[in-house]
Amino acid sequence: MTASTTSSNQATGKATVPTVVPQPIGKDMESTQATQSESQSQDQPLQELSEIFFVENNRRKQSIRIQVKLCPEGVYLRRQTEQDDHINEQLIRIDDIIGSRYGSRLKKRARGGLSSCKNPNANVPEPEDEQPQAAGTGKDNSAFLYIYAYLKKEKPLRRVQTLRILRFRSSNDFAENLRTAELWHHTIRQHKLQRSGNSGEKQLLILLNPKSGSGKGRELFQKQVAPLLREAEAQYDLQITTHPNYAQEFVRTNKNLLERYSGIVVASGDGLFYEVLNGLMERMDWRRVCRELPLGIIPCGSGNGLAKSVAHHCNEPYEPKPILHATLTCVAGKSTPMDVVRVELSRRDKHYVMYSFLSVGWGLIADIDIESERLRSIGAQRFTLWAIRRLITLRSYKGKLYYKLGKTEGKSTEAKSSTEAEPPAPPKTQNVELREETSAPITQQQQIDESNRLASQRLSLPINSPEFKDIPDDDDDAATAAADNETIARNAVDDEFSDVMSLNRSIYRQHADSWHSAVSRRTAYYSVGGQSTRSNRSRLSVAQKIEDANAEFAELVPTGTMPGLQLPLPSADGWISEEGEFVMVHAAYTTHLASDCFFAPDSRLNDGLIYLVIIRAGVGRPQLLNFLLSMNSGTHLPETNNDPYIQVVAVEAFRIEPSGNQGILTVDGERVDYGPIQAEVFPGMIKVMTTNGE
Ligand SMILES: Nc1ncnc2c1ncn2[C@@H]1O[C@H](COP(=O)(O)OP(=O)(O)OP(=O)(O)O)[C@@H](O)[C@H]1O
Repeated sequence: MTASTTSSNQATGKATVPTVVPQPIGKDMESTQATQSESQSQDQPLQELSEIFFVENNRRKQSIRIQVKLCPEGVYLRRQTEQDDHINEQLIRIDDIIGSRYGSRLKKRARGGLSSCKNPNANVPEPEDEQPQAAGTGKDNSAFLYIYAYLKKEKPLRRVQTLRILRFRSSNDFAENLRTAELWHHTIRQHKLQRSGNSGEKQLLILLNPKSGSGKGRELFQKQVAPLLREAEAQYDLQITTHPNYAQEFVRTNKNLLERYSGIVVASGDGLFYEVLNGLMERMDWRRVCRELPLGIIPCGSGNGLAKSVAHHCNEPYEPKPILHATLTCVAGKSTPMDVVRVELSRRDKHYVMYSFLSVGWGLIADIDIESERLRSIGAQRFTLWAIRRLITLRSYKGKLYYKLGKTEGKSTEAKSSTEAEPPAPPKTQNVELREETSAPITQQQQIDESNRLASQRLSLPINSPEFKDIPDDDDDAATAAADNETIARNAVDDEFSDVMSLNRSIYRQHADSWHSAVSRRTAYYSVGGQSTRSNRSRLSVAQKIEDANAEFAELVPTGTMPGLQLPLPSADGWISEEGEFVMVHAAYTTHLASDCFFAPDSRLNDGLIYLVIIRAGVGRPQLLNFLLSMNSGTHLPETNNDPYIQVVAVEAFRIEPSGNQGILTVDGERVDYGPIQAEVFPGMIKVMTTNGE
């Protein structure tokens, strides 16, 4: 095996499969040097193994000696002959090794072919290449170690599938050879686990949506994902969703999530990831779950914005095999913190909260996304067709936009300049008004009054109205849930303080699809569980009570720092406002909105920033066409902040107040109720599986 052979095979993308054979122990002491005793217990930490192997060189009609060394960095293969001037060392990085297998020769011919080899110093006959042999039977007592690797190559960025086979036949006893192969296998596994900090005891939870994308989720999993999981020796629990909200309920109600699973992998589109995220946020132990349970995505959907953003983040290839590359990322055992955005919106005076990871859209792109659904049958072309249509009949929306600039330290100067400057004034001919928020900073008492007013409105609703029906965790919990609901109802009548709290912190979540009502389990827990708060109530001022309860509540529910949607935003707090007509306001917090839409190139997974792209009315159609056409290359945004029509600002929070009631709003590409909406970034709140993380 030479480096030149390796590279030529890599260039064609084919697996290179040399079989190298260790020299029998005792025949050449120098050639066999395990740096740790092979009889060493496998429970002890193993650091390095080293052996001399032989590979037949047909061209030269001789065997090449290769030293194979296994260490924490990976597997070094060093050719020991001096006659060849080719590069004579190769490192297969431990991060590129997905796993290994050991045993007798694989019955099935190994991918890429299994080349036979001759050990000049051994009297062991060669096995027949095409003749499968049972373990330890026949003439050959060799044990084999199959090392599966996907080498990362730049220019073009790709992963090259590589199989290295080590053949152990130092002893005439198969069991002895097998033990050696097992030791190598075990050591590789130890190094990988050590690298990822994973104990290897828990399994992955895989949630698969069989209906996502073109509806071939199950097939794609069997053909592309399962074989890799086998190579990686990954233990997993596969849950196939049977209906919308299945995944959300599964992760919300599973009591042993942290005990059983090392991570959750969503084999689906962005829609199912949304479900999982929101299900986790509904849990009482959301904080711990977010911290300890990394989430991964294998793109089987149609948009796949998150999968592409994760690949972009860790400089991993995506096309042409997105499923393979994402699976490799999910078994790499590393994770990176990722921002989550808390979105609050209202519908008929009620407020709802949802957690988003991709985008919030108002105007052009949201319209194209949702309205083109009727052309779904024609595939991705639907976006282009509908974009043309919408350019011809261009719409603009009146409303008010507020935003609070984010901290862009360490970001590119372009991003900085775009956030530090005030929005440029559009030309006078445009019907756009810019106005500073003039309302005085809101006092705490005002907040309380407003909350009380809304609370009393809300208390007039029947507490057991179906809109606020709680979902029990499972059958066992049904009785407890019923009892809880009764207590909630009682508390709602004689303890309006709890509801004042809830309103003030805007924790309502309810939606026809998947959001949960204000009287959800967590809210209920707060209402009935705040013993200490209630017992001190008579002696504390209302403001103090709210502050204390907020602190306690913040532990149970991820609350933001923004005032509730019903309250004004104080300009003194750094809020900038703009009132006028907009063609679009689209907020993104990952680089890609879909695998072919490089919408926020400066975005990072955990930069704590929302990229707000504002397009004001008056923008010319050619400029807009150019914007839409350049979105897939990420060159659609103006280079400076001087464009009066298209602007990008990096913010930490924003609010949109549309004037009318006709229009489309989307969150993570799904339509939500039209009306006021606000969002706030929670930096690095969850962890996503990556290849370059911790
Ligand atoms: N078994 C199922 N049958 C029908 N719908 C399901 C099922 N499982 C999940 N769903 C719903 O399907 C919706 C869309 O799924 P998903 O996001 O996986 O695919 P997609 O829409 O094709 O991809 P993308 O969101 O990337 O465009 C999810 O919101 C989920 O609620």
